[in-house]
Amino acid sequence: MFEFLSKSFSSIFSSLTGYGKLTEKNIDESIQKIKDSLLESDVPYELSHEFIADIKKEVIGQKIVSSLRPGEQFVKVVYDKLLAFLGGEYLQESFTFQIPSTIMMIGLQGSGKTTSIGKLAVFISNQAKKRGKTRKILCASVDFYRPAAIDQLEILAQQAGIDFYRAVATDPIKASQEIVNYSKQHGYEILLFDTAGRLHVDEQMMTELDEIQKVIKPKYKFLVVDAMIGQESLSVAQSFQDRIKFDYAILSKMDSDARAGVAFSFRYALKKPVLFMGTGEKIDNLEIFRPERIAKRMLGMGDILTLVENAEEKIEKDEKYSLESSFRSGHMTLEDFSKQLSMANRLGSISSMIKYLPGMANLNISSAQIEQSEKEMKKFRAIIGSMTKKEKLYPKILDNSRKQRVAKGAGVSIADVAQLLQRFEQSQQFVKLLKKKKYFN
Ligand SMILES: Nc1nc2c(ncn2[C@@H]2O[C@H](COP(=O)(O)OP(=O)(O)OP(=O)(O)O)[C@@H](O)[C@H]2O)c(=O)[nH]1
Repeated sequence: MFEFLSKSFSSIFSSLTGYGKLTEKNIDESIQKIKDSLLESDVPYELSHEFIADIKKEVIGQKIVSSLRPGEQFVKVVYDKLLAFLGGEYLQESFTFQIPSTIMMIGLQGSGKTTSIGKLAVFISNQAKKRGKTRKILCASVDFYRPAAIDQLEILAQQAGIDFYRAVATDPIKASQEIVNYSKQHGYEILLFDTAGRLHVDEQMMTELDEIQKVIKPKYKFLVVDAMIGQESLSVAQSFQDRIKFDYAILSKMDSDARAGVAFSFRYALKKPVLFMGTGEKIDNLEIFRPERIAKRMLGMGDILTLVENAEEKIEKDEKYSLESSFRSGHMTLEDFSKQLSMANRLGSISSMIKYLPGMANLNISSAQIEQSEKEMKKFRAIIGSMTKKEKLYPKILDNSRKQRVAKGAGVSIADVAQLLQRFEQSQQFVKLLKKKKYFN
C-alpha cells in the first residue's frame, strides 16, 4: 500500500544526502520527483500541487540548521508537511468509545461496513479486556436492500463474540426504532448499527440514512471508504459529508494493491480524521490510523512499533514474547529465534511483515523470493523443534553427530541444519547492529 511512495521518496532522499548543500536546482529535481510519485499514487492534481508548493516555500526560505545535513533538513520538511496532511492536529495514539453509545456505519455497498462492525467489536472488546472489563455489545442491521447482508452480520457477530438482533420490522425506519428500543431495554453499552449501501451515491440512500440517523441519534458516525477505488472515493466521501455528515472515516482494504493516494489525501481533502484502517478480511485486521507512523512508512522509515504491537495482540499472554526486547538488548538465542519464527507465522505472511521494516521498500523483493523464505521458515521451525533445550541455548555444541540427529528428527538434510545456523548467526549480527545503531534508544 505505501511502498510505492516510499520507494521514490527514499531514492530522492538518498540522492540528496550526497549534497553538501541544497541548491535550487537539486531541490527542484527532488520536488518534481515527489510530485510525480504523488500523482502516480493517485493523489489529485490540485492536492499534489498544494503539497509541493508548501514544501518548496518552506525549504527555500529556510536557513540550514548546523546540526542537520541539507538532505536531512529536506526530509524533515517533507515529513512535517506529510504529517500535517495525514493528521494535522488530530494525531491519535489510541481511541476510546464513550459508554453508552450508538455507532452508525455508512458507506457505499461493498465498502466494508459490515466487516468493519465485526472489527470494531473486537477492537472495543479487546480494549475493555486490557482494563479488566467486559463490554455489552449489540449489533444490528437495517440493510434490507441486499438480502444476505443481515445474515453476514449475524455470522460476524458470532465470530466477534457479541450479540446480534434481527429486527422484526422490515421497513428501515421502523426497524431502526425497534433496534434502538431493544438495545436500551437490554442495557447494551455499545450498539453497532449497520446500514444499507448502494453501488453509487444515490438520493434514495441518502434520504433513508438521514431519516435513520434522526431515529437512532448515533454518538459516532463512521464513513467506511474502500481505499481500492482511489481518487473517486474522495468525491463519494464529500457527498456523504454534505448530506449525512460523518465524524470519522475508516479506510478499508488498505492491504490491497490500492495506491496510497486515498490515505494521503483523505484528511486534507475532507477535513475529517481517518480513525482506523482495515488491513485484511479477518476480524482482527483493523489498525488505528496513526499519521506519524504512516508518514514514516511513506518515507521508507519503516514501522517496527506497529509490528511489535501486532505481535503483542496476537500472542497469548503466557507465551507472550517481545521481539523488541531482544532487539533492545542486542542479544538473541536460538530459542528467541525460534519464538520469533513462530510469532512471524502467527502474524501472517512474510510479505505482510516486510512492509513494516525500515528500508525494505527499497529492496524489490519478489513474490517468488518471499514464497521461498516462507518455505524456509517452516523448515527452520521444524529443525529448531528437533533440538534439545541445551542445543537451543548453546548452538555451538551442535557437532556433526548432533546435527545429523536434528536433521533426521526434522526430516531435512544436514545442509539445511547448517543453513539454519548460518541464518541464525546473521540474525544475531543484525540484532547487534540495531543495538549498536541505537535504533531503539
Ligand atoms: N482485503 C480486505 N477485504 C476487506 C476489508 N474490509 C472488507 N473487506 C471485504 O470486502 C467485501 C465487502 O465487505 P462488506 O463488509 O460486506 O461490505 P459492506 O459495505 O457491508 O457491503 P454491503 O453490505 O453490500 O453494503 C467483503 O468480501 C470483505 O471481506 C479489508 O480491510 N481488506
